[in-house]
Amino acid sequence: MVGGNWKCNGTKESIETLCASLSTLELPSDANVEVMIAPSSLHATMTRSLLPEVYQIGVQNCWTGKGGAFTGESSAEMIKDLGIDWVIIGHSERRHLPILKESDETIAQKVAYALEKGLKVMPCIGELLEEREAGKTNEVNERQLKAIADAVTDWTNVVLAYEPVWAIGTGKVATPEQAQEVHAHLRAWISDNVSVEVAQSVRILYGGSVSPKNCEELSKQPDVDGFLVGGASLKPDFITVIKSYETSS
Ligand SMILES: O=C(CO)COP(=O)(O)O
Repeated sequence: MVGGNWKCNGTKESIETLCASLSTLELPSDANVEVMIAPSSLHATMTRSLLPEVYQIGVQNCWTGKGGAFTGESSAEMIKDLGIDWVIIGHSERRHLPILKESDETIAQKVAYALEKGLKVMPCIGELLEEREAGKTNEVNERQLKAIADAVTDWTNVVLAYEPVWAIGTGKVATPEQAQEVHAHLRAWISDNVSVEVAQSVRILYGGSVSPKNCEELSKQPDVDGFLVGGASLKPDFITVIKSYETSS
C-alpha cells in the first residue's frame, strides 16, 4: 500500500493540477498495491471527485469520539458520512508539535473510535533522533505500538505506518536496512503480543523522505509493505513511488 499525506498543503488550483496528473496512473489488472491520498479535511471531498476510484481517500486526523461542542474538530462519523474511507492517526506532527502534543492515550482513543465507526485506520509511530541516538528506538516504538494494539480488536482495517521522526521532511531517508530492522522488530512484537496471524497479514508502511529516487530499494525489503509519503506525494511523479509496489509482494 502507498499513501500520500498532503499535510496542510494545497489550493483548489494546485489540487486540480495534481489530480489531473495522478489520474493518468495506470495499474495492471493484477497490480498488488492499494493507494490512498490524504488531503486536508477541507479538500477531501473535492479530491475524491477529481481522482479515479483506484485512489482511496483519507483524512489526516479525527476527533477522539462522538462529535459535539468541539470547535475545529471533525468526527469519525462525519468522515464516514462524506464517503471518506481512511484516517491517519497519531502522525508524528500531531504527537510532537508543541501546541498539539497528542499522547499515546489520545491516539489510542481515536483509533478505537474510528474503527468502531467503520473507518480504515493508519496509525503512525516512530522515534525521535535523540531517542534513536540513545538506543531507545525499539522501546519507543513498542510503547507507541502497544497503546495502539490495546485499542484494536480487529486488525482487518488497520495499516501501520512506521515514520522515524528524524526522516520526516528532512531528506534523511532511513536506509533500507534501518527500515527493515525496525519493521521486522515491529512484526515480531505483533507476533508475540497480538497474534502470529495478525503479524503475517498486517501491512507496515515506511514513511520519511520517501521519493522516486529511493523507493525502489526500500520496496525490496521483506517487511516494508509500502510507504506513507509526504512531500513527494505533492508532485506528479508520486506515481513512480506507487509503481514501485505494483508488482512487489
Ligand atoms: O510524514 C510523512 C508522511 O506522513 C513523511 O513526510 P516526507 O515524505 O515529506 O518526509
